Amino acid sequence: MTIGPDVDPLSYALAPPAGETPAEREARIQAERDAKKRSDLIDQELNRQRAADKKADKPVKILLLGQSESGKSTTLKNFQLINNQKAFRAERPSWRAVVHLNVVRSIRLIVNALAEAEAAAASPVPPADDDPVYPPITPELLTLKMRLLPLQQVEEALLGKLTPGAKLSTAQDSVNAQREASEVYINSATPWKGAFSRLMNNVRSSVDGPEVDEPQDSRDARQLLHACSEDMIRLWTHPTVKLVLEAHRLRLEDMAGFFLDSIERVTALAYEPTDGAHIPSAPRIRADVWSIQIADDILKARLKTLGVSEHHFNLKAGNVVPQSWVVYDVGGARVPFFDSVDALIFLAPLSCFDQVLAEDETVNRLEDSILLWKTIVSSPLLKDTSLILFLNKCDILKAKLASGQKFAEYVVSYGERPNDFEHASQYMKKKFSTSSSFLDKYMGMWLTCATAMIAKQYSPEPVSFPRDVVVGEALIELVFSLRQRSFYSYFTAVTDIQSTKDILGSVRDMLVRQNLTRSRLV
Ligand SMILES: Nc1nc2c(ncn2[C@@H]2O[C@H](COP(=O)(O)OP(=O)(O)OP(=O)(O)O)[C@@H](O)[C@H]2O)c(=O)[nH]1
Ligand SMILES: [Mg+2]
Repeated sequence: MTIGPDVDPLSYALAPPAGETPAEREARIQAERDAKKRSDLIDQELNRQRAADKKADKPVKILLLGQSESGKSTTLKNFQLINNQKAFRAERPSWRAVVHLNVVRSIRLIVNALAEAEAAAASPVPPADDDPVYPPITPELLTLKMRLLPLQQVEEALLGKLTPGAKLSTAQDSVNAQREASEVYINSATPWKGAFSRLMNNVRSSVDGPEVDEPQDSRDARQLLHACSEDMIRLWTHPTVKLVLEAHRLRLEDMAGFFLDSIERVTALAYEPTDGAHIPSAPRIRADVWSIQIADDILKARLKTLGVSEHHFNLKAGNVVPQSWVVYDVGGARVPFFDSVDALIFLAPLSCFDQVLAEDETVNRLEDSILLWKTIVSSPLLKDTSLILFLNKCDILKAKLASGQKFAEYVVSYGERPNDFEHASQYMKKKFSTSSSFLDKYMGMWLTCATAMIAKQYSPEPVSFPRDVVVGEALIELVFSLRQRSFYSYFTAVTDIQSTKDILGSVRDMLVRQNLTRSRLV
């Protein structure tokens, strides 16, 4: 048969065969039904796959939270070091400037302490009982102090180059306030690293040959720092300075960004900050053996973060296709509003058990960290977010306890337990873990509500409940949803590249697994 112009070819092709018997018709319709079913199943599978792919394309979002100086930016540097080593290396010159600023800041704190000692000696008013008792300041020290005054120019020149967003306040009050005020802030939104890389690349060329491009002020600053190197070492190692700092209760070696024990190395004209390149990748004997010494300059350098910065990585775990990750570094103890974050890494610095907050000297820093953790854990906004707790600065905690500092003196509930790292760290882990359990906190209320709900469900008569039981029902729902999220905790020293690499590796694997499971559930 031929198809004429007035016949639709599709209808023609689909038309039942001529002379079809009822039995053949039945069989044909059944076959068509089966084919349709198969086709629908394939469509469904394709749609599911598309949705899963769409979900898998979404970046994994990680939020870094914790008190100021808890190690958030240092954790981020580890992410960068592991996942984008080239970019990390390229930023080395910028970090050199930060190391220099850290050195100058420590020297400034010593000079300020000496000035206070001088003022106290010259004051006609007799000292009060709780005033620091300073040793006499020798003329030699006064000369040293004068010779180091030009360092202020170094600070100004480096900060000026850093970014207009950088800030340095010289307000003076208590030791804590001075400490806080002398910090260098950087607004995370400003591209400071680029500015310094350009500057410092020029500097590097000047070390090897005649320098053409480096601005005069920054060259002067760098050479001035180098020229002051010996005086800085003499000041820092002077026995009277040690006594003044003790009287002032200022332990510079415990402060962030401490480089005074390496002045000669870091002020050398050809100085390049170390960045982990020399650390062997061989497995460590024990994961919990940290060493303060191997911490690299870039990880030790301190630059306070202002605002929130966002960093993108392409991570690969096992045979899984590389996935995009976003890590948010939030400056200070702020808990910003974040939608759909996959995981939160909370940093709790255990070593700060003997410190108070700079902004409120009546609050212990460790106590404050627990409070912040509780707020985060009970936030409904983060109820689907996996919680990862880094009990950080374990290296410092270990060193402090080994030097005889008494943990129980500050954490009274610690009682008579042995004053060693093992017991103190486990005790704190338990404290944080129980605070993470919303269920524990509301156990009593939960039981009452559960009983009431069972009664309501099974009672033959309508049961009326007080208002708080309705709240309780919502609470139970929340408790159950909170319990479904994962919680992991680690003892960390994020300045130690090797152990942090291992930990971030397991965090990554866990999140990749979690993401895959979730996408299959779509
Ligand atoms: N020894 C040691 N030092 C650490 C550790 N973690 C962080 N630090 C140091 O502590 C200082 C503060 O760390 P940051 O990462 O800047 O802290 P942050 O949480 O980003 O602080 P803000 O930006 O103020 O919110 C830096 O100088 C780090 O080198 C650690 O585990 N051990
Ligand atoms: Mg930071």
